[in-house]
Amino acid sequence: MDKQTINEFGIDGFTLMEIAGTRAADFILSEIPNSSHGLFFCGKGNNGGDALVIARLLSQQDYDITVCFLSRRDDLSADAGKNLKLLQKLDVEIEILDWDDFTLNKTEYDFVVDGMLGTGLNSDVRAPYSDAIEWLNKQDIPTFALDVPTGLHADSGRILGTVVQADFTLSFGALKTGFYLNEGFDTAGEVILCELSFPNKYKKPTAYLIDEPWVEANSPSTQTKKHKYDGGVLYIVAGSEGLTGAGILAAKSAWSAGLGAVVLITPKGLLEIYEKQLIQIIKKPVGSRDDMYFKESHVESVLDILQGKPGKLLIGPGLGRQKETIHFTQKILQQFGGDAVIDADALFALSQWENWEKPEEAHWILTPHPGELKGIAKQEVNDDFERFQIASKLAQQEDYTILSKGMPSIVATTKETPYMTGYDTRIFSRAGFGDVLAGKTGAFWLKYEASELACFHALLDGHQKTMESDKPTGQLEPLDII
Ligand SMILES: NC(=O)C1=CN([C@@H]2O[C@H](COP(=O)(O)OP(=O)(O)OC[C@H]3O[C@@H](n4cnc5c(N)ncnc54)[C@H](O)[C@@H]3O)[C@@H](O)[C@H]2O)[C@@H](O)CC1
Ligand SMILES: Nc1ncnc2c1ncn2[C@@H]1O[C@H](COP(=O)(O)OP(=O)(O)O)[C@@H](O)[C@H]1O
Ligand SMILES: [K+]
Repeated sequence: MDKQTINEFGIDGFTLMEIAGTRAADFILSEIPNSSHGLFFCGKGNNGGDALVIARLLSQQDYDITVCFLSRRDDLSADAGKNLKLLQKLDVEIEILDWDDFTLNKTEYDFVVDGMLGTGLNSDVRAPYSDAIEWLNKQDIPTFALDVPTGLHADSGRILGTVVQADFTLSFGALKTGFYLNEGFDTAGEVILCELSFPNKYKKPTAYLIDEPWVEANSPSTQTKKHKYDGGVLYIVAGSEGLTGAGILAAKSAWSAGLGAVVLITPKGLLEIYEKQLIQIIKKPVGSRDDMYFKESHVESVLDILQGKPGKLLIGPGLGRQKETIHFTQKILQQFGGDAVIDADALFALSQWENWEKPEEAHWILTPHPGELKGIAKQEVNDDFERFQIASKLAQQEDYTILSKGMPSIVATTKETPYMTGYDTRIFSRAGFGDVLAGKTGAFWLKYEASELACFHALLDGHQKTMESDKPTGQLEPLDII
């Protein structure tokens, strides 16, 4: 975007730097009172240039300014060099130091601006930048990182050697995927977008954040039903002895999303448990009273039930990993040509199946956690950036939707640009939350029709309920967000 705006469109880099610095200065002015003393760490590239613009603007508003260079001052990028000259032309006193002098200087500062390295970072942070980061992270004063915290890789969220722990990251022109992947979430602090004048035609996002107002605005309105079956039925194939909780949570969760009819298909041996726990849910038993898990002999009866009313299938929560259940699941997935949410043990069954293929007419939403993604992708998933890339590639290649659970949770579709959550999802990483999410995904798929909208609504539903809850996050239970 930078390059195209500068070279093709014709707004030069110096102008963009002035805009970036002005927007960032406005934000800092709103956070830090006048007469405060700010320390500006500057690298030799354009990130340092941004910091010099801010130093100049704040110096005109009654702030004390100290600028500290981490590299030789005669080696700055062209635009940073120009901004150093402007700073020196002012009629206020600005302290300008190099790192070696700085270490001898014991002044106290009220805030720090990190203009050391931005998107130009391409290897582990070297000294003296790394020394400055170590010093900075020990200071208990507000830290404003420009564009990205120095040391954080803007795309992957990986830390290259060491990283600035920022209170605020003032991101220029666009948010970076690295703020939400891997260590990014815990290092960037509060992220503020400072818009630059990039024309929209140059914007080619690598991801979208799952944004509540956008999702609401882009969801069709859902009409009230005349009959319980009008909205379609969610058939749930779940549960086995010892794992009936998963079936219960998924069914309750789907029901509470407002569906007219949820049908839980179960091995007959478990029926009694569900009768006691699930009052509103229709139960359809298959097999005999001794059956505590699904077997190949249940395939025909289950397919018959699925042919009953128009609807969608959720398969997987708590099925268990018995050989017979795996074969049962594989057969169902092979023969059921409708829409299916595939979760938990059904994903395991898929991963145990050489060269499986989705029936062409079927639409699938897969909801793997990182371990399950590795199983279905048949490759290592070493971190969240790889997870992001693998989920995107797989969804496009195989023509299905993937809700890749984790921090962040990622929704990848056959479209080029995937979506991701921008909030802390770690509170959901306790047993049961996945079952709730799967139930909601199935229910919202019936309600909103588009698979990605189903995933967004399911994720946001849980997020909203945790935000509204009075319970401390550590004590939240799956039932609280049903
Ligand atoms: N070009 C543009 O349109 C704009 C760029 N902006 C700023 O420019 C930044 C990118 O500027 P640059 O491309 O000059 O890059 P940076 O300022 O991020 O840093 C590049 C310099 O750092 C050195 N470096 C790279 N890795 C290092 C490491 N591991 N240890 C020590 N030094 C290392 C490089 O040798 C290079 O000289 C953005 O992040 C943003 O802050 C803004 O001014 C807005 C406009
Ligand atoms: N509302 C939500 N927003 C984002 N991610 C969520 C949400 N609900 C659940 N998750 C994801 O689902 C994961 C739980 O699923 P999983 O590990 O399969 O657990 P389970 O044992 O319940 O099957 C969480 O760690 C989180 O990544
Ligand atoms: K920075």
